[in-house]
This record gives sequence, C-alpha cells and structure tokens, in this order.
Amino acid sequence: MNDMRPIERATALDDTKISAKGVNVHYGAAHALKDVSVDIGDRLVTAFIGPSGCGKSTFLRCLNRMNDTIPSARVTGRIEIDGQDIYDRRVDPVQLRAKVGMVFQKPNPFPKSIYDNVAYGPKIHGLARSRADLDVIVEKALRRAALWTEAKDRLQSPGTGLSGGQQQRLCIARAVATEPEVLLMDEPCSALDPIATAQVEELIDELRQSYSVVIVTHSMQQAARVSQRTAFFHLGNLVEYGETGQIFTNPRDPRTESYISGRIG
Ligand SMILES: Nc1ncnc2c1ncn2[C@@H]1O[C@H](COP(=O)(O)OP(=O)(O)OP(=O)(O)O)[C@@H](O)[C@H]1O
Repeated sequence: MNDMRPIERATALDDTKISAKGVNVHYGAAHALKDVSVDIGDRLVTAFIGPSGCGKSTFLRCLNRMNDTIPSARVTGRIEIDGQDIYDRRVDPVQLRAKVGMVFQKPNPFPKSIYDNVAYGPKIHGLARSRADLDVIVEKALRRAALWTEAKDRLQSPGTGLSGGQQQRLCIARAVATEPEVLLMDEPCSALDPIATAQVEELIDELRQSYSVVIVTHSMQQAARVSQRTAFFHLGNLVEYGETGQIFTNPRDPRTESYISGRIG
C-alpha cells in the first residue's frame, strides 16, 4: 500500500453521511468536546488524529451514542446520519448501533464460538429467518473481514482462541454482520503486530467501498495510509479537517503543523 494516497476530490464534493453541528460533550464539569461541526463523507475513510486526551474517542462515541452508556457524559448539539437526528427520542440506540457498527482498540470477542460471535447481532436484530440464512450471513461477514479461509474449519471453536489479529478481524466480521452503513474504529490496530496491522489496514480499504469508515488513530502513518479525509483535534476542538494529503503536506493551522511535525502530542 502507498504511504500517501493521491489527493482526492474536495471535501465539499463528498456525499455527506454524517453531519455534526455544534457538538459539545461534558463529563460532569469537564468540557471534553467543544462545539464540533463537521460533515463526514460516505464511502470514505475519515481519520481522527490528535494528542492524547483531545477528544477523538469522545467524538467517535457520539456517532453511535456510546456516550449514553457513560453516566457523567452529557452530549449537546446535533448529529444527523442520512439527515436523521440520531439523538431524537424516537431513535432506539440499539438499532442505531447496528447501523453504526464499532470496533474497539482491544479485540473483544464474546466468550462464544467464532460462528456465534458473528451470528449474535443478526440474530438479535432478526436478520435471519432460518439457520441456513444465518450460515450465509456468517460466511459473508467472515469473508468481508478476510477471516473466512482461516476460520471456516473451526467455526465452532472459541473466538478467544484466535490470534490477536484474527480476533480483531472477528470483531470486524461481527460489526459488519448486521449490515451497518457506518463503521467506527477506535485505534483498531493498537494491539496488533505489523503484519496483522497491514491486514486490517487492507481490510479498511476494502470496507470503504461499502461504508463510511471513521478511524481514531495515534499513528499518523496509518492515517496517511488508510484515510482520504483527516480531522485534527486539539484540547477538545476540531482544529482542522480536510483531505488527508493536504493535512499532512500543507496544514493550514499552526497547531496541526506542530502535531504532524512532532512538536506537540
Ligand atoms: N468516561 C469518562 N469520564 C470522564 N472523563 C472522560 C471519560 N472519557 C474521556 N474523558 C476525558 O475527556 C477528555 C477526552 O478524552 P478522549 O478519550 O475522548 O480523548 P482521546 O483523544 O481519544 O485520547 P486518547 O488518544 O488518549 O485515547 C480527556 O480529558 C479524558 O480524560
């Protein structure tokens, strides 16, 4: 994979999938995210970068209402996916999270078989009418996550028995099994070795054909390799957002420049 992809079309020409306006997050009295507004494109990988504690994961969790599960968190502002306000009272967060899948930093397979890890979401969301349907869904998700060849002869073995990189691909299979439209990834490679990282990065590139992918990463090399758009956060502010090539070669804000040149963070 190239280290830096060619600069693509301007952000304004993206098909917007997610639109955030004036989003603030407080944890108790602490103001963690400050008035963030951004449009995130469809069928693109968007990277969130910035120093530790700048609010990347906080903002990522706003996009599928994972902050609802943190009692001290208070989210204000508006976030729309396909024009629908995801914080509307009529939106069921469980349904929302099927549409907006998430992969975490540490692979976290359920203590179940490989098959059941993938089948769980489609089962609870009623996506399969029969066992045969479910078999098809599981195979498709494992293929999408580039794990089918390694897993097909051990579907009934525990997911926790896979290697770290395989477990992360299993978690990706689990996330894509419910046919999400957006995939959120919070440092998905931080627990992986370079080979597994390369496999997951290739997979992210594949997945963007079908989804809007948002990835939080500490690795600027990774952001440059996998993303077409990059958002730089600093102290809870979204400082700069644009084409990945522009952010890394010609940042407009001195804070972005300092970060990418290694002076802050
Ligand atoms: N559950 C929580 N309760 C209270 N404060 C929190 C919680 N999660 C995050 N914070 C605070 O919110 C701020 C932003 O944290 P966040 O995890 O979003 O940053 P980040 O940019 O993802 O950091 P890192 O790169 O270290 O993961 C930090 O000051 C952090 O301490």
